[in-house]
Amino acid sequence: MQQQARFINVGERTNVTGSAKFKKLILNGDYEAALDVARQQVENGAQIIDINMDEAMLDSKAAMVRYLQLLAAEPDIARVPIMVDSSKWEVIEAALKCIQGKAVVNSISLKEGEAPFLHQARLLRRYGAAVVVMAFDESGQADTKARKVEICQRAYHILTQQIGFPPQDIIFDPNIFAVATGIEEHNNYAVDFIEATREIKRLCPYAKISGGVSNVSFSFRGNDAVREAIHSVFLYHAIAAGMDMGIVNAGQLAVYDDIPVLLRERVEDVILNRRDDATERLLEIAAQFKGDGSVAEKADDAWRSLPVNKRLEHALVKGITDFIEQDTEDARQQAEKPLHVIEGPLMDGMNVVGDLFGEGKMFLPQVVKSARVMKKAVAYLQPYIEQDKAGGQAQGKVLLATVKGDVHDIGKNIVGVVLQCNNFEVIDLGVMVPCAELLRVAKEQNVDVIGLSGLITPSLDEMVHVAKEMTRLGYTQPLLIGGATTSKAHTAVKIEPNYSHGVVYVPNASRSVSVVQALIGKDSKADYLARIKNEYRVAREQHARSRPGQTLLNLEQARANRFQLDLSRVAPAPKLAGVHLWQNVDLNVLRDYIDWTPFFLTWQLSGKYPAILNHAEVGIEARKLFKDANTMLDKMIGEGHVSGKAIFGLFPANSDGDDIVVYTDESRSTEKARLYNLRQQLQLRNNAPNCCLADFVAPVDSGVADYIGAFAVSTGFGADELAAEYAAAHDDYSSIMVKALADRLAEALAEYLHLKVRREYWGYAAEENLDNEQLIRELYQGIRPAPGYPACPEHTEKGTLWQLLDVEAQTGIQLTESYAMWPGAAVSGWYFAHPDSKYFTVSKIGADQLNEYAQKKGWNEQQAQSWLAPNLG
Ligand SMILES: C[S@@+](CC[C@H](N)C(=O)[O-])C[C@H]1O[C@@H](n2cnc3c(N)ncnc32)[C@H](O)[C@@H]1O
Repeated sequence: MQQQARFINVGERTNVTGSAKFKKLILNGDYEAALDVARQQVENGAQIIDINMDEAMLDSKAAMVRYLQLLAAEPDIARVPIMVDSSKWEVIEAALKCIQGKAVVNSISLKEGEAPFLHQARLLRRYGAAVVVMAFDESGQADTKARKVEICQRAYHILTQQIGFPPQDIIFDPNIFAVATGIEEHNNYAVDFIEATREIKRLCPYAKISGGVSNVSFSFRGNDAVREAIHSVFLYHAIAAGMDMGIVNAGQLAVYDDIPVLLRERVEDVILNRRDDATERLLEIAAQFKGDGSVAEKADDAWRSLPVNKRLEHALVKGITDFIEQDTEDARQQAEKPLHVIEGPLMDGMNVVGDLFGEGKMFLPQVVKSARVMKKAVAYLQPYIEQDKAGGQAQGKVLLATVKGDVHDIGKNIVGVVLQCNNFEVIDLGVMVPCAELLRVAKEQNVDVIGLSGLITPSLDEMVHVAKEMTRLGYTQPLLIGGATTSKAHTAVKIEPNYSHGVVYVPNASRSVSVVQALIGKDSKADYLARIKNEYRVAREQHARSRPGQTLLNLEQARANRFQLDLSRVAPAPKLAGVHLWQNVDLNVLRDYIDWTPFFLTWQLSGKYPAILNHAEVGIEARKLFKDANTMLDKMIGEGHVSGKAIFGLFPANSDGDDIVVYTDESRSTEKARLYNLRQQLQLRNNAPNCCLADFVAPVDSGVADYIGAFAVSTGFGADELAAEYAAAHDDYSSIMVKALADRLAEALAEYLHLKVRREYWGYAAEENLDNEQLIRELYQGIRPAPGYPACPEHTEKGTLWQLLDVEAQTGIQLTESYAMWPGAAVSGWYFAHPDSKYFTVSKIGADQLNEYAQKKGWNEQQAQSWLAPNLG
């Protein structure tokens, strides 16, 4: 199940031994361009980046440290874990000292015996790092299945039993070697790896398996089409055997099912060592596939002459609604009862969809389109079924809701669709659902599972509240947790201890199916919950172990180490100060400012736009999705379904300690508003400044006139209604599409407005001329931090922004009790113009700052604990 979805790509380009380009950049000291290599990998879908500086001409340790320090300042790259790759222990240790989040070390082994292995593992454990263990021992590198299994099992026992190394932090690399080399002994290397993987996973619970995938195709250097096919076929089988992650160029993987049949068969013969002449037979045809080995999709209506059941299956798999009512009617006439059409051909077709998705052969947008076909067919049959008075039998009932105070529902809606595709009955209560309401429905409807979703941090607290209420009122259904700010760690630490009947974090829609299946199966439920319980216990223990290098300064010390603003470079006075309102933004203008990459991510297609449109694996689907999106944008904008509003203001301001004072006018005698900010308190590497947003505004006692801006925009007006219309017409695909596009337009409006402010309204960058890619990379002067984000994580400050600009009365954009913006397609924030202003993460704060901040806000202890929960650890 979910093979591709679970597999973790480790980016391989930031490796001086593997990439000539990267090596050259590092040797030339061009670290900026070297950072771009990391960024591209992340954008292309790498979920971990492997960094290797082992090069004779380099001071590897200094290069590693410098690169990591620069990386840490790039939030878009620093969000993915780093794999420190070095054969030198001093490089690894130096790297671990600079990495803040969880690191993976690549690698240690038993090559020099047990004593150094244990010594290194102990140190790694102290850093909380995960480790790649090579299948290498005193007598050499393992090449057969038996040796691979023996070494890994031995290492596992040593690590887990002698020093209590967390098994989930052990990653085995059982060595991928080249096949088809012409040497007979190499023919079984891929099988050895695949079979060893299966066995190691069985013998070493929780451990993971990784490997350098490109090695396997080494003998086909120069023929990328064949190499890609080899990687794809190898991964297809290795992932099925349990391989969890791999060092692989994600942008260069063929889709297993798209590999021409002849090539696939011959590659499979080689990988699975199915015949003695496999290598020769692959060589025979390899030249034909040099260049582009892909197959084009042809429009084909031959399926219309298939029997009706097959037509329904085809329509479901391909997501075609054109003939669905006609075909459903044909099927109904042939069936004994209308319900049998659902239980028979339609469910059979959906099972095919479910299997293909599970095997990574279909992508999310296709599945949502299949669901649309299914829903239309079911809707057509409904009146006949009602006449018949017979209800269908779903696998189980799932209640979904976005919690009180939160309005975000794209992810939840996708989960709902995917579950329905798998024959679960879904009761979706929508957004802003109070706890009492959702528990009432859960009881009345006797649901099997309850799923909570939320995007903003206050929702996390609401989820804790729901868990406590379920305990107090004696509920027994398992509770699922999902949404952008939720995490396994938060679920394990904060929610699970409050409810004993199962709390499971669900990272994405694809995963929801297997989780719900496990929870509904009478035989699987207890085992599954016991396993999750254990996993979360381990996660809690890990969380509790304090991380080295995470010293908390007291507030006074942190303030003494504030960011020092260069007062000679404070931006000039705004050209057009005061408040401005755009009542009806031209949405066509915004189309050029859309950042499409997050749109594809919403649909679980990862890769950077525009490269994703030609991506070997997801390109075809990405192109279709992009076309559908543009058609929908034409409709949303052209037919006036959606409108955009923006309000913004530029005001005289100065900082006063950690506060920012906004003045009514240039005399700076009357306070119009006071913005409260949090300051970083963790001791940072190299004593880097402990930042607070106030540091980027000239202090009141400096005598320097400075300014701040505020803005709120939304393109959600009309969008929710249009999405609801589509949902009512059983078209979730279009409904989700509208919401995702409204979000994109809102971000584009924020980008466009910021540009106009820099160039015209404030005018400090009148000459700026950046293209959209440069805007997305934020290469301009100044920032627009948004309350709820890491530099200003406390959401209630949006209240001040709303008052300052009179946002609700002027635009209709409202704040919920959790300070989520309504409509959901909205963005708000502050403008800072100083060239040194930058995004940072406040992270953990101390009790001193908590108390002082609470006092300023007039909060009692419980309110302070609740609003600042994400920063209290
Ligand atoms: C979430 S992305 C949105 C832009 C992206 N191009 C898109 O279309 O989705 C970047 C925005 O998030 C906010 N942001 C990112 N990091 C932040 C931080 N550390 N503190 C405050 N706000 C931050 C800023 O408002 C920034 O402009």
